[in-house]
Amino acid sequence: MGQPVASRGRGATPTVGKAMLNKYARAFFTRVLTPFAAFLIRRGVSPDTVTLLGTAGVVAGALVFYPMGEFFWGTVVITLFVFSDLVDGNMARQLGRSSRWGAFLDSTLDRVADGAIFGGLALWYAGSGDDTILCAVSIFCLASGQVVSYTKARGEAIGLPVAVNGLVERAERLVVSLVAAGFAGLHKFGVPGIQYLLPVALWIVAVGSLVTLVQRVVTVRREAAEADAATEESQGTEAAK
Ligand SMILES: CCCCCCCC/C=C\CCCCCCCC(=O)OC[C@H](COP(=O)(O)O[C@@H]1[C@H](O)[C@H](OP(=O)(O)O)[C@@H](O)[C@H](O)[C@H]1O)OC(=O)CCCCCCC/C=C\CCCCCCCC
Ligand SMILES: Nc1ccn([C@@H]2O[C@H](COP(=O)(O)O)[C@@H](O)[C@H]2O)c(=O)n1
Ligand SMILES: [Mg+2]
Ligand SMILES: [Mg+2]
Repeated sequence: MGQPVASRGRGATPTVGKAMLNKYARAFFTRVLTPFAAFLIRRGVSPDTVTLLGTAGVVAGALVFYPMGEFFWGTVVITLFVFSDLVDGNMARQLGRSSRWGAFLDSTLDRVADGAIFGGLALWYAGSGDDTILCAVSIFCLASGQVVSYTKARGEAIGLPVAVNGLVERAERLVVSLVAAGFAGLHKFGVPGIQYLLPVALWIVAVGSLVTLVQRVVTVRREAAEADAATEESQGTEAAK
């Protein structure tokens, strides 16, 4: 199998602005999760099943617990399932079965999971959380995260390397939001003051996503201009022959 379409271009041009977690944490979690991935393979579980069940668990955790303000239990459930996103690819690679379909399913269901997490938070602030501004910030996190991912997918689809990941990738969005939500949930267990972590995290993710969006759009604009200029030059050379 050649390089999956979803990651095409990553090897061609060195990627600048590689986000911290993808750079440092992925290797660590790959080592930690490889035995578990191997165990699932031995039990006959497929990578697609892990992708689907993992997403279902994240969606259930986010949409059942977060709208009720149960941030601790919601985060515990989401955390249990969100690592499936690292396990599925690990299984596919161990099996030598990394596929275009798998890449598509993985990325598409990432968007579903992210939508549920920030949607669940928005529902809380729109309801009993009663905070219009934080509801709007949650919706902004949801929408900007999806657009950030889209810039890379669309850029790669039109044949550009999109050689930038930017400040805040998906892993950063998730870690910042989930760690804050988990700790903020401890307020219900009597820990004072800690509930403010979640609003702070949402603002950080919102601003970080906006910066990342600008970084990616600027990169795609430059790469597109370079690619178009190269095409025009080669057409001019052809016409001159
Ligand atoms: C006392 C309070 C207790 C609270 C309960 C527990 C709290 C635990 C809190 C948080 C845990 C958060 C874990 C989040 C793990 C995220 C793992 C993950 O899914 O990473 C996915 C990411 C990307 O994978 P893909 O290549 O499959 O996805 C691509 C990506 O989506 C692209 O999007 P873009 O970036 O462009 O926006 C798409 O373009 C592309 O299509 C798509 O394919 O994987 C990585 O990046 C790898 C790195 C993973 C790093 C995980 C770090 C976890 C770090 C710490 C967790 C532990 C924190 C402990 C807190 C303790 C609190 C007590
Ligand atoms: N069901 C799946 C899921 C993933 N893949 C492959 O893994 C890549 C993603 O790796 P992660 O470590 O980020 O999960 C993806 O691009 C596919 O190549 C798969 O084949 N089947
Ligand atoms: Mg995955
Ligand atoms: Mg994924």
